[in-house]
Amino acid sequence: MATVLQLKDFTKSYDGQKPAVDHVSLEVEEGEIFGFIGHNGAGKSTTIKSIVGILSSHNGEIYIDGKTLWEAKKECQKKMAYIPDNPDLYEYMTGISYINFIADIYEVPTEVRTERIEKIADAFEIKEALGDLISSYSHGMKQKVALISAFVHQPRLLVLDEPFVGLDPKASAVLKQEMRALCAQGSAIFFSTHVLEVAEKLCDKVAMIDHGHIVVSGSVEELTREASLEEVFLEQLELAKAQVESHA
Ligand SMILES: Nc1ncnc2c1ncn2[C@@H]1O[C@H](COP(=O)(O)OP(=O)(O)OP(=O)(O)O)[C@@H](O)[C@H]1O
Repeated sequence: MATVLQLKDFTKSYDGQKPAVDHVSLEVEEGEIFGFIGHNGAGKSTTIKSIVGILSSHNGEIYIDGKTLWEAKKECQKKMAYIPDNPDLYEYMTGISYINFIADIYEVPTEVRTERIEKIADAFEIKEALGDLISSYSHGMKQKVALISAFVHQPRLLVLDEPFVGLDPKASAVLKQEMRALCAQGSAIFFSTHVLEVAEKLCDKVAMIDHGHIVVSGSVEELTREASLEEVFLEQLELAKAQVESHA
């Protein structure tokens, strides 16, 4: 299986001194859903923003399909879709015009996009509201429109920051279904979350980041052979804390 996303010793510091993310290495392969887990301030958004090219300077390497953002930024970004935790959409557009705008950028043929939009919008129960201005939408509706605009071009790599926050249970279920369907076609998904139950049920692989360091990573199947993901992570956090204290 081909590796879609690879981080090799990825290190990012905002002040040029203390790293917010420190020597993180991980791989996401075709067909995989990868959960990036961590508390507030652990380094999830910093990693995600670097992967999608919003934060540009870092040490180590980020590869998308074997190419770094340095060597092929446009090519890499064309393969990705990124939905931030608080999507900031063009408020003066209607939902459908925004989705079509993204579909135009990614050159999705009209018949293909019409079918995809219909299907996902129907599942998200937002079809009737797509003609309204985005400025009139609730937070959850904006999130749904952002998600539809990402799924409409079937990205090779979908990157999501806390995608389940703010979605109701029905919409969360639809999102999980769409994520699985996208990966079944050979794409890969990298998403951050602090909800361990979601990660345990949805992900093929996970990594937990704490104070910028990966404290545990691997396949969910292997990690949860003897304990729940929550128990595994709590134990690793305690170990990491004890290590820090012993060095203090
Ligand atoms: N723009 C910035 N300038 C300086 N420091 C920052 C900046 N953004 C984040 N940090 C710091 O980097 C560290 C990692 O933050 P990051 O936002 O990546 O964490 P996170 O895991 O995404 O947290 P959350 O779940 O709260 O979004 C934190 O110590 C944070 O204070």
